[in-house]
Order: sequence, then C-alpha cells, then structure tokens
Amino acid sequence: MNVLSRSPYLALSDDLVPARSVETTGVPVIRADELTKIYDPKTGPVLDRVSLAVAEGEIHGIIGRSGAGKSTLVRCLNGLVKPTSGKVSVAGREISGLSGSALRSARRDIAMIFQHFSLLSSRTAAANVALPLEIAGVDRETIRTRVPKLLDLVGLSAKADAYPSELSGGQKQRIGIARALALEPRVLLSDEATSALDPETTEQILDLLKDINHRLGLTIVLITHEMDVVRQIASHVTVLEHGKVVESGATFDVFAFPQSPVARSFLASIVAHDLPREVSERLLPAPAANTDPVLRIVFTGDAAHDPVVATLVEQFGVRPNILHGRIDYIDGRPLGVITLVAEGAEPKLSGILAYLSSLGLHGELVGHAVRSVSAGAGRPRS
Ligand SMILES: Nc1ncnc2c1ncn2[C@@H]1O[C@H](COP(=O)(O)OP(=O)(O)OP(=O)(O)O)[C@@H](O)[C@H]1O
Repeated sequence: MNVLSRSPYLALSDDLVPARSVETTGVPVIRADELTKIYDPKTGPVLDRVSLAVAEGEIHGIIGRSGAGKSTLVRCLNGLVKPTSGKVSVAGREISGLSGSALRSARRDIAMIFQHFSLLSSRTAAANVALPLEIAGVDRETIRTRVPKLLDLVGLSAKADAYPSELSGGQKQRIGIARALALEPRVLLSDEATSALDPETTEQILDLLKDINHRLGLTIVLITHEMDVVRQIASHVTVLEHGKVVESGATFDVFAFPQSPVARSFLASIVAHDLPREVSERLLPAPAANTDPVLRIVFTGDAAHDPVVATLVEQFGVRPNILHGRIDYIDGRPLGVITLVAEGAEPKLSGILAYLSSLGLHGELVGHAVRSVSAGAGRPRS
C-alpha cells in the first residue's frame, strides 16, 4: 500500500491546504479492554484491568503520579509492552495479539514522541525526518518532496540542514513531531513530550500539536504529570493511580467535578476546589452561636456570567465575604470556583442552594466560619 495515500494527510501530500477544524467522530480508534500488566508477581500489577476508549480525532490526556503506570499503558498501546491479560486495538487491529512483521506493520499507524526527543545526532534535521520513510522503503522522489512539507508543517524549514546539537529543545521536539508524522500515522502517542521544556516552549509545542490535530484529524494520546498540559490541549482525560483508572471523562467535567482525591490534588494549582489549609482548618463542621455558613459555588457554562454574588446580596440580604476563588477557561468554557462566607445566610440556606441550582450552578455547604468580633464580620477567627 502507498503509505502516503490515506485521506487525513491529503494536505501534506498536496499543497498544504489551510487548517480545517475536525470534529471527533465518536468512533473509538483506540480501545483498551481490561488491560493488566504484571512485570514482577511479587510487586503486583502495574496496570490493573485498565479500560480506555479514545475517539478518532480526540486529544486524550493520561495523567497520574510517578509510577502510576502511564508509560506502561502507552507502551501497551503501541505494542512495545505485551499486557499480561486484556486487549488493545488501534485502528481496528488488535495490537496485543500481533508479533513480528504484522506488529511492525500495525505500528505504522501509531507514532510516538518522547521527552528526550531521540534524534540521531549524526543526521541533519531533514535526514532525521526522512529516516522512518527510508526504513519503510519509500522511494527517494517521494522522500525528497515529503520531508520539506513535514518541516514546513512544524515551522522548521529553515533548519533542514541543522544537526540536533544546533537546535533548541523546542526545535528538537518539532523535528521529533515531523519524524513521527512521516508515515502518516492514525494515532500519535506523546510520552511527557513537553516535560523537558520551559513553560513558553511547552505552550508552543502544545499549540503545534493542537494545530496538527485540527489540520489532520490526528488522534493524540498524551501522558503527562501536569494538569495544566491537560487543560491546554486535551478534550478528554483519564486519571491513573496505582495502575487503576480512577477517573475518565471530558476534561471540563473532570475539572469541574473531580471525584477522586488524586484528581483534586492535581487540580489544586488550576481550579480552586479546595480551600487553603490555613482557612479550612478554622471551619467548624456544624453551625454554632456566632457562625456563618461557608459555601463553595462551582460556576459552569453560561451561568458563569450571571451576577450571582450580587443576587445573594440583593435577593437574600446576605453579606458575602469571598475566602478563595478562581475562574479559568477549560476546553474553551469558563469554569469558576469560589468559596465564600455567607454572613446572615443560615436561615435562608435551602432557598439559596435552590436558587444556585436553578441557574445550573453547583452550590455546596463546606463548613461554618466563626464570626470574628475584632477583625470584622464573616472572617474565620485566627
Ligand atoms: N520493564 C519494567 N520491568 C519491571 N518493572 C517496571 C518496568 N517498567 C516499569 N516498571 C515499574 O512499573 C511501575 C509503573 O511504571 P511506569 O513507568 O509505567 O509509570 P509512570 O506513571 O509512567 O511513571 P513516571 O511518571 O515516573 O514515568 C513502576 O513501579 C516501575 O518501576
């Protein structure tokens, strides 16, 4: 089969047609069913019945702490690691059942980029990009026309003749991406591809991956230990802990309503779900004399723009005192979490929660703050 003839890459094969926004089809291009991996029976499973479905055209983040099993999972997806039990299929082919030339052929559909780029230092940027095409036996003329298009796609045409030692980290990763795309894969796996880069370069590489996803409809699975990477790029996210999936879903939903302690802790620097310890330690679990309720309100979607705090004042006669909060954009949608002391709200609590719910907001009573006599109403006493 001519590896350059499949449809998502027509823009590369022809004249780099401008970007087209690609909707996910909803059809899974990657399926992992009940994957278990045991390296050493004494230490137990590194992956424990992990199931995952990634739709064609999706950018799916896999996040977890060090040792959670992320690299093992991604290596099972491209057949580098054989699962102890369970199945993996990519683009309709069951990878976990293949070996030898059948596995090598299936791997053409699955490219990978790495934290440390893995470029050959003795080859120029262009020759690094050409390498997988040479190994696949693609004819010279095709390589000659295709490599410049790949370099152009990653914005590095001017560096075609540079050696890796003459490139910055971000430029090396761009070459790694161009090389990964050379054989027109259906899926790109990214193993901590931005971990060695500074924040600005990380953002540029994530923008490039997003652009490639849009232009080519390429499905991307990226493993990371940084929730901010997930926030910037992934439409879906799976959280791994001790080899198990503890949470999986649309990025916005997981960010707005994390169910697991590990997801909450990953989100701490991005979404203000949890109060700073100095504040939470001073809240009481039940109302007492001289306390006011403390409410956490999660703003999502359109209601994020409603003047909720003003309504609490005007309609309910409450004096809100904001303790903690943050509003951010996740997957292009506003998500805000604020925690406030609602002074004077105790008798009206059920009405206030009903009002928040009527707006589609999530309101939750998280404790009771003791009113400080000296420092002013509504503040928890120090
Ligand atoms: N080839 C191997 N042989 C034996 N144990 C392994 C092997 N590869 C990984 N492990 C073990 O499996 C566990 C999960 O490792 P893995 O690299 O998959 O986790 P990770 O989430 O990617 O971690 P990190 O973020 O630190 O890279 C670790 O305890 C690791 O020591």
